[in-house]
Amino acid sequence: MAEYNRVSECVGLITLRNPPVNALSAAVRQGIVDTVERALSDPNVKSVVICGQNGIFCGGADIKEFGSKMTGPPLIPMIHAIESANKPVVAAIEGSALGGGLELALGCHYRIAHSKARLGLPEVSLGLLPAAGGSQRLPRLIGVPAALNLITTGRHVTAAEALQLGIVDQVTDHNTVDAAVKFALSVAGRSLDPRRISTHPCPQQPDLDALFEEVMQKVRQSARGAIAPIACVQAVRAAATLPYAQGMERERELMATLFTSGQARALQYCFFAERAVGRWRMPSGARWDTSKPRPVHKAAVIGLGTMGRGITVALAQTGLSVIAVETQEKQLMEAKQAISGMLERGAKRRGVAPALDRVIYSQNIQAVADVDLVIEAVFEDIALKTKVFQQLSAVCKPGTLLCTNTSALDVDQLASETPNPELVVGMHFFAPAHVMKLLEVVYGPRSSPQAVATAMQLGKKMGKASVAVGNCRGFVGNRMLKPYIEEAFFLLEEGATPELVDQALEEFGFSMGVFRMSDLSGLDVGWRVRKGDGLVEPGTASGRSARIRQGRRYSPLGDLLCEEGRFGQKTGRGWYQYDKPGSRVARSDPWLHSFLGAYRAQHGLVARRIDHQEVLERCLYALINEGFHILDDGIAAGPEDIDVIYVSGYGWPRHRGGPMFYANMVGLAKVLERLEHYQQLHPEVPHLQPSSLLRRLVASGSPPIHKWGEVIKKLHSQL
Ligand SMILES: CCCCCC/C=C/CC(=O)SCCNC(=O)CCNC(=O)[C@H](O)C(C)(C)COP(=O)(O)OP(=O)(O)OC[C@H]1O[C@@H](n2cnc3c(N)ncnc32)[C@H](O)[C@@H]1OP(=O)(O)O
Repeated sequence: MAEYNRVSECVGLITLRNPPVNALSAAVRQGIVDTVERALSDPNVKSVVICGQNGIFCGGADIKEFGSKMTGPPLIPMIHAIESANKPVVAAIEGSALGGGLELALGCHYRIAHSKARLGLPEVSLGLLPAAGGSQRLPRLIGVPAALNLITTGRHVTAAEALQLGIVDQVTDHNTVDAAVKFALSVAGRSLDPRRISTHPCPQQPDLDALFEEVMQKVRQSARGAIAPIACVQAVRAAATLPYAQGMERERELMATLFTSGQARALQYCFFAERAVGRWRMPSGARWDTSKPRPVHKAAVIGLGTMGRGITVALAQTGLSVIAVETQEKQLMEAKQAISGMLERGAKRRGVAPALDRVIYSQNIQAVADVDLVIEAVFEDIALKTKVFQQLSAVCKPGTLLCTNTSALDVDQLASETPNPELVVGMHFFAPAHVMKLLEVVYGPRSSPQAVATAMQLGKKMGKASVAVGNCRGFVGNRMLKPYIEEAFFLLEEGATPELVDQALEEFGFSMGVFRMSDLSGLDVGWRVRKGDGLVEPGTASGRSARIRQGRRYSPLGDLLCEEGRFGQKTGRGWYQYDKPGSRVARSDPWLHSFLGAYRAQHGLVARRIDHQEVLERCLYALINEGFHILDDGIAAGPEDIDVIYVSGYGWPRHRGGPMFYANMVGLAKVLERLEHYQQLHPEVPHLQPSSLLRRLVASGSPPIHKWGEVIKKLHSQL
């Protein structure tokens, strides 16, 4: 797990070997302890180089070990032994030096990095802090403000930035190990005292208290209830104010609290869930590892509204040539201007040249004849989309993948309108498509595994969290959103305000409560869908019967607001009021409160006091319950798929792991009991009826989330 060689006669070369990222497992740590001892006791060795195999230094502690009892030598004394060594130790950093990997490098006396290497202390994103001395050494090396930035955000820096900050001593474009060996030879015999970072004082910083206060305030605001970023600030404060040994003790105390927290478990679950969704599988048995994607070099986007523009930008930024088609000249010109602006701004942010010439604009669908993949993003109208798909089938070269960006229509119906339904999949992007991380890849019963593999691979290339899901109304994300929104409407009828509901959800950790989110995305979107479903009835009918539609409880509140022209931010009025149309700062609206009062009076509803707990239970458990239905129906392959969708596309707080993980943490029996409780109170609300999968899981003793698959499989085999 750590190999030892003597090179250039007097340099001990230690190579970490633990594919794929040389994580510091118990065996690797033991290997480091043994090989360092060997190098230090060999009189022929004058200096030591530590590197990692396969072009990666070290991805940090082995996260898989966190769930079980720690064995093997601990990291802190191991790093301390390196720092105390009487021979220079040089870290040769290729690929990544992250977390414990960078902490190991900070224990070395010198660091040489390849120009393409990336370094960072991302522990905060796993609900932890750099507790192998990283929170104490980094501020001593690069100063408090820079260390705070790196440790509280967990961001990775390039080798160039690491050099500028003083994290590394040299950057090379050539063989890093060779450069490190040469360097190690050149420093052999020099005094190592100035190179032992733990012995340095923290660089002086004027008005330390004010700095920490300001940073703590910012961090609390952006943490949305996450505890690790706050502990990170406290640990760096210890580095700035205490001697090293006491700082280390504080680091240990803070880490002990984080390490066993539910948040750390949730964040580590997210890390593995994001990787697990790449190993997709379909009910047909097709899988990621047996389905070969087709190469995609040239793509087309049909329809250049908001979604089409974002998708065009995302594709061009990935390096693809894109044909962007819009039939109306005026719209095409406007889209060209908007897309160019987005590309220019994106390029400026990333410090690269804008990919303007990768996009060709056309009014003619014939222009897409030779592309490998098309993404249709025209208006959500089945007749229009069907026409586009028929045109595409006639125009495109054989084998072109036809994707629809629909968020609501039936992908399988569209596929059936084409001669090659196996080439059709949904690619459901989220607005703005060049920014939002989530992509649902929607397969129908006839989509070929190759089509799914191609869309998934393209999504990955675009940097998206791509999740393969089955075809159903709303797919996964929007299907689960429906009961969540409906419960929020019902709560308003029963006495809550948009402010109360949003506050409860935002304190839970959502980036935006349901009503602020609805104002942002536009109330007319849902109105149009409800109209299409025949749910919207104009008029002033009152009483309970007016709120039962299609046999179930219905709240017309959203429809009534739309009838008033209150579409949200874009009209300056919605569930809140705004200074002007397009403004983003939501203010409480007395009109809305009187409207709710009048509505309740008209319908004979008596407002009651609703607390945050009821808001959370009704909105979140209704959403989670739909998640169980989705698993039961085989629309999502596993709970990780649902959780990645909610964390990366719907503002679900990452430190709560996603809705299904959250249900697992709360306890499935408790979720079931609360759903049964609310269902008894609201028998006319089907989405509060607990799913049979939830009941089965509870009956099976509420197995941990990674074992749900066994119960789901049993259920399917009995159907
Ligand atoms: C009470 C005191 C206890 C003290 C404990 C000491 C604590 C130390 C703190 C830490 O070091 S925490 C870990 C910090 N490190 C990270 O957060 C890095 C995580 N990894 C990455 O960011 C990326 O994997 C990468 C290293 C940049 C490589 O990215 P790439 O896209 O090339 O590959 P991936 O698909 O992400 O990963 C490949 C494969 O490797 C698994 N993996 C990655 N990192 C780790 C790790 N640190 N431990 C265990 N496994 C890791 C990953 O899950 C993938 O596995 P798969 O099975 O192929 O999906």
